[in-house]
Amino acid sequence: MQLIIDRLTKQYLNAIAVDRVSLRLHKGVYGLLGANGAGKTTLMRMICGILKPTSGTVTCDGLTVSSEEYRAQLGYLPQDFGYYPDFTGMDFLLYMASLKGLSRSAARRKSVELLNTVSLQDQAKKKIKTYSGGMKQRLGIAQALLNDPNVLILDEPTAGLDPRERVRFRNLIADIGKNNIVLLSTHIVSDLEHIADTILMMKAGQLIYEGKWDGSHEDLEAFYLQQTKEEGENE
Ligand SMILES: Nc1ncnc2c1ncn2[C@@H]1O[C@H](COP(=O)(O)OP(=O)(O)OP(=O)(O)O)[C@@H](O)[C@H]1O
Repeated sequence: MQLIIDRLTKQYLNAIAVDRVSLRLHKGVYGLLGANGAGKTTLMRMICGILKPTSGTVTCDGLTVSSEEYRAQLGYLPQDFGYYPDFTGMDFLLYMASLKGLSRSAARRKSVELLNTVSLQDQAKKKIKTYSGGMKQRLGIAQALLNDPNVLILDEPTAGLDPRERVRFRNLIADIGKNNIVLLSTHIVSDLEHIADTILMMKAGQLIYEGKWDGSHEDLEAFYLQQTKEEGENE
């Protein structure tokens, strides 16, 4: 499996949000780091086919981002996910499953399975408006997994998770990353330590670093600061 991003660019009237980003992603967990406004969300939305690039292409095993087949193998957790406060967690997953085209029986089976995966089984019948930030985030991750995606895109998935949830999240992502492509963004460097095996860094729309990260040789925070400094002025 290979996701190829080729000179992907998004130009707005007054700003270039993503500037000729090229990447080849294989199975594994990729952590996308960058300050607010670096272009992470714009890049992810183009990878998901929600936002049309100004130029450049995204393909997965030859499938273009606009094809049904590509969408069918994609899971996405947007940054500001619109939950329905009066839905229960279970109803929400069943609803999202129906939007993704799962049959009723498959939707029920998968929703129960995923509520367990994200440890929300005991809150499945409670309304989302009673959920904590971390619980909502876990529900968002569950909905992204409904169609067993080969490509999972998570925009700031660790926001709102407490330390215990963070460990659970890390284990879940590591597991999914064994056989799939997982790309997750954050502006909090420490959120990526022990999660991502490859680190990507963006600054002002450009990809300024791509490399394996085993966590052993250096402090990621210090490395990130050094990279962003070397590539331009301080933030
Ligand atoms: N619709 C838009 N019109 C004009 N400029 C935009 C638009 N969307 C994003 N931008 C600009 O593009 C740049 C990249 O934004 P983007 O949201 O992708 O950054 P980000 O790294 O995801 O930041 P954050 O962590 O705050 O979400 C920013 O300068 C932003 O102001």
